[in-house]
Amino acid sequence: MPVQQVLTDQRVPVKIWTDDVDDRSKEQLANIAGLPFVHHHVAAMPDVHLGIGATIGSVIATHKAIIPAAVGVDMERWMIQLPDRDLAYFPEGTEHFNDYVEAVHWAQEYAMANRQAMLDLVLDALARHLPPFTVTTEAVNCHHNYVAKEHHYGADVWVTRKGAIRAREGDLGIVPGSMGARSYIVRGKGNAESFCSSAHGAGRRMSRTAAEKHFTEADLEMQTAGVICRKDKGVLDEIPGAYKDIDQVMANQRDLTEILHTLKQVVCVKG
Ligand SMILES: Nc1nc2c(ncn2[C@@H]2O[C@H](COP(=O)(O)O)[C@@H](O)[C@H]2O)c(=O)[nH]1
Ligand SMILES: [Mn+2]
Repeated sequence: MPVQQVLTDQRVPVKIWTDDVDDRSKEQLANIAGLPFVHHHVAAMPDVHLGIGATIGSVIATHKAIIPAAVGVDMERWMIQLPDRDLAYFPEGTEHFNDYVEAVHWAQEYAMANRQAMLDLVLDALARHLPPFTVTTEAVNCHHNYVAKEHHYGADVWVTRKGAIRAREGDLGIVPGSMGARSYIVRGKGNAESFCSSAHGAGRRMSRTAAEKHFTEADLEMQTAGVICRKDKGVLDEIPGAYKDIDQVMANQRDLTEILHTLKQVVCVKG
């Protein structure tokens, strides 16, 4: 489905791929769209929900600046009044900008090495219990909180995907549902209006604290029936009912990704 709502009362528009977004998240998106260095528009994915400073499920392209969202540095230095101190940003060419970019890339490589190690362990475990199988070199690798230099709408810009994944034409991605719902392996369609992006999951409909108050262990038992997983109070904050409907999210982003595989988990491991 194409963009369902556009907020137009800021410097650049906010294009939203769902009609299911609360007022506080809209306010947060509008704050971002008002910043002087935001490029063209802000894209909000179908799993959009409130975050710290920047909204989860948002894609923000910026000229010569990056918003690390939770850095909270002292912006008076730049004589800029921010609508939210968690929108503090590093202007390109300043002391810590390059350090920040280098650190982000280091963290991404570290995360990649971790995923590779986990994948190797899982494959070893599967090989011990399943009939012989072959492993191909194809693996899905997708970060959902990161910044990268990309070209969009005629400019080289920094693109921050906060709870969003890259979905250029042909990019493979994973869009997980919850402990109880389905998950999807997708292929990007390279939709320019989304800055070639996609939702990173179902997205929360309620905060962790609200979920803990709202649901009981009996609800968890019921909502994860058929899945081997923890059913205790310690994982109530991730109960399926705390998330949006993943199938609706997938329907809302038909123009962003193509579904290659639909997965229904049988085991869910949470630390
Ligand atoms: N398949 C599963 N998906 C899950 C589970 N818990 C959460 N989720 C989904 O992932 C996204 C991203 O999670 P986040 O912790 O990075 O926000 C979230 O929006 C859910 O849709 C799970 O146990 N299994
Ligand atoms: Mn995460």
